[in-house]
Amino acid sequence: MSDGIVIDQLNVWFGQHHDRVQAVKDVSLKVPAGASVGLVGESGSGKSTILRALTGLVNTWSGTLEVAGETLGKQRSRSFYNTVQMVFQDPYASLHPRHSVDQVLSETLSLHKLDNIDGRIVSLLEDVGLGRQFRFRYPHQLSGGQRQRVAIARALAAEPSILLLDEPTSALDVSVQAEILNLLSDLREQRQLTYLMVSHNLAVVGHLCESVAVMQSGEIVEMLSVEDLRSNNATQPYTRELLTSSLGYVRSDI
Ligand SMILES: Nc1ncnc2c1ncn2[C@@H]1O[C@H](COP(=O)(O)OP(=O)(O)OP(=O)(O)O)[C@@H](O)[C@H]1O
Repeated sequence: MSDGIVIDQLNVWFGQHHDRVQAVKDVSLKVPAGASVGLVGESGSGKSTILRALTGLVNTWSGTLEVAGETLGKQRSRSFYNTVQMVFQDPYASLHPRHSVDQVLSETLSLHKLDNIDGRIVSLLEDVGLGRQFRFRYPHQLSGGQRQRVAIARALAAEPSILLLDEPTSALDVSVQAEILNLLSDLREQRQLTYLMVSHNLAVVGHLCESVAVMQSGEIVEMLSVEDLRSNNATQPYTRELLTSSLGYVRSDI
């Protein structure tokens, strides 16, 4: 298994001079290989920006980023995407409307120079609980949950060891959210994946993660285990506020 994610003294900013926004401030965080860590906090607290710096979508940052033992610069190599893949919030926006499931997966597999494309497509569809009958469908013929399963299959196509999950269930109907969380949980176990997941929802984090970094105004204000979260053992007032606002969601039975 690879080495997970190490973030040390990460600062990320947007704009210059008077317009400069300091989105992430001195953030240090470790996600050991095989672990699943959640990033929670109010809107605008810098959660997605951390994922974007890791994937190379933002390059105005300083500090140290390490993924699977490799120190990252400002550009990402092709091999980086064999190790790290991202699943986005909105499966409607992340799939091309005129590309069939077959095209989406075969393009990704070809890009990563993988062999046995036919066999891999069938097994990816089975792995995400869709089955081969979905292979030639188009996004408009799929439900939101089915689209997110295709997006997850596409992320897994390159056989990454790390998935960065940006609110992977928040655009879905409540009834479907648990199915996708269970799928992500099973896949993690089967493939020994490492997860770093952004969420507003403490219940979602409680379902999929072992620990949580709480962010406020670009900083990590508290690290908690999910047990501490459930037992209401947060020490920082801000975390307590978050817990109170999602009271009833952080239950031990989720
Ligand atoms: N491309 C950008 N240009 C300028 N400012 C940006 C840009 N992207 C993000 N920001 C700012 O950086 C800060 C952190 O944003 P970020 O999207 O990381 O927060 P977040 O915690 O993920 O919020 P949300 O939960 O709403 O997605 C915010 O103040 C946001 O307005």
